[in-house]
Amino acid sequence: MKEIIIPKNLKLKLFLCLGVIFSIFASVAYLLIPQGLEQLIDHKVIVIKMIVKLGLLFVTNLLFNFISSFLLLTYAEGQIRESRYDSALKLLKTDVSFLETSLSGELSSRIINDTEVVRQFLSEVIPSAISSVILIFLTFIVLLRLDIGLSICIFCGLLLMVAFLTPLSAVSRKYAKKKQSHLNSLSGYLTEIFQSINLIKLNQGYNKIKKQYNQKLLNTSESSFKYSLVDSFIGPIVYVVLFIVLGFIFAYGGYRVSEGSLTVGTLIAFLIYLFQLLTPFSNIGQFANQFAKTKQYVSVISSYRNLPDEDEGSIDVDNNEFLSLEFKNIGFSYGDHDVLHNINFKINKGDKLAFIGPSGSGKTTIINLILKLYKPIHGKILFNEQQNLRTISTDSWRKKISFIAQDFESLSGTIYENLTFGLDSLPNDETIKEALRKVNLLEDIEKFEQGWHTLVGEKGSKLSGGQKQRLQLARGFLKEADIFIFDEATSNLDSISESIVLSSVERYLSEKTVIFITHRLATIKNVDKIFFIEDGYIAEKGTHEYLLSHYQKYKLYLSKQLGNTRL
Ligand SMILES: Nc1ncnc2c1ncn2[C@@H]1O[C@H](COP(=O)(O)OP(=O)(O)OP(=O)(O)O)[C@@H](O)[C@H]1O
Repeated sequence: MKEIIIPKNLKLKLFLCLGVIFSIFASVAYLLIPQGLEQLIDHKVIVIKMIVKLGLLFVTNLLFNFISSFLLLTYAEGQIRESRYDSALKLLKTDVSFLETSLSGELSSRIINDTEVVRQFLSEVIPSAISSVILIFLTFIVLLRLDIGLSICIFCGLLLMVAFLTPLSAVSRKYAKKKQSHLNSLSGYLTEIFQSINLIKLNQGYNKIKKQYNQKLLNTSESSFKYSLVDSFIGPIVYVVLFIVLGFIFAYGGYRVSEGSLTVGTLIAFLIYLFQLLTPFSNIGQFANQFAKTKQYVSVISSYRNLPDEDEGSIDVDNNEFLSLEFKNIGFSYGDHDVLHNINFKINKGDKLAFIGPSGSGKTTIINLILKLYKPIHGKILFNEQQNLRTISTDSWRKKISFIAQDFESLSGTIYENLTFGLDSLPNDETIKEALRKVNLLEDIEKFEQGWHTLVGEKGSKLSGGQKQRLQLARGFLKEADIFIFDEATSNLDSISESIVLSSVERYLSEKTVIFITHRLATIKNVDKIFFIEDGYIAEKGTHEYLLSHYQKYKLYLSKQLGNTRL
């Protein structure tokens, strides 16, 4: 909580301090007004002089309040901006294993919506709580000086109010927590639905989604309703207690005035002070409520901000040519699910190889380890025979790799933006054309009215499957990667598209290292070495011909995959 209240930034610290100071000044000016009124009513001062003085107090109070609000709003906005910035960037930098357990919509909702609650807490609740404490403290001093008996009346009344409101606030906090958690879950759910719209349409999922969505809406409105219901009791309770206190003051104060031990001016001043105390007390009640609520949000946002970076390595390999990568006794598990066991192989510069094997055998996991998306649990991966991949800067390592996936991960920008995404310097038009030509994509793109400035749509929806793979490959050419990894990238292509990709690989990537995960015969036949993965082990390795003649399971696997196609 401290890190969100106290800014790291010196300028914001200054805004916070000045904001609080001006809020105190405003409170003092506000406090002096009833006293002036008392003197005016009881004719203790010259009327005109006092009216001017009261006018000045009003203006000062307004002005200081305005300055204080301006400063505190600037501070709160700054804090929230930093918090949103840090948490989103931390999520981008942290291990993918953390992100896998959260819905992306829920994460964005926490960063955007939860921080709104924190912003309100910083810009409104904290300042008003501070000035309220000061106001209550100073008011009681003034009241005690005016009349002890009436002060005790007010004090008892306020204690009564606190006694009623405290348990109510606890219940209200509980529902506020539930409400926000349901809202976040709803937001995450909706994002997921909109991202999977085709899946839902094509699998007749509408009715199921309708039911689930309705249930989530019901949960959200139930907690929201309970929260508002509890909150709606607070106002009437305040008024009932207020009327009780007022009754006492009128009765007791009236008696004292008739007795002559109290002036009318003092009684009126007391009443005004009583009304003035209402807002500060309600502010403090709100503070207790909001503090618990905000603390919960802050703890989530802070947990994002304090996530460890995925990058453990610091050695920069930007200028080191890729020569080899070696898996030595690698073992890996997701949680307690063992996936890879004792994996050993070496990839040299220029190798063309493929990992094949049954679904779930661990092929993608091997690639994930190469990409440093996960770290091995046993063994080590050596870069150029010497450096442990763990010690190498992840950014500089990934610059050497072009990953071409079956599911095209694109930004919703233009073809150009997708082609050049992540490049250190922007290539000129001729270089882009050359890259597109190498993958037979230039003609296709020139057919679009806006050429490569055409928007690709969400997840590249304006491009065909083959065009998406070729676009990714062209991005790899522009990146001048050393290693090209195709994860089932050719699997869904028709044989013409597949042969375009394969001939690009053959023509332009002869010097590069190319790794495929595939079950396509044409691709397999193109590589120098195949690793057959089964149950997390390398069951056998060799060329296609070798495996066909020496490893029965390989032949069987391909026959199942390819049906009647001749091997
Ligand atoms: N992020 C993850 N968390 C937990 N388990 C996972 C995760 N990713 C994969 N697995 C599990 O690890 C095992 C190996 O998965 P992997 O994706 O490496 O297999 P694969 O051989 O690439 O399969 P496919 O050919 O179907 O893509 C599977 O049992 C899978 O359920």
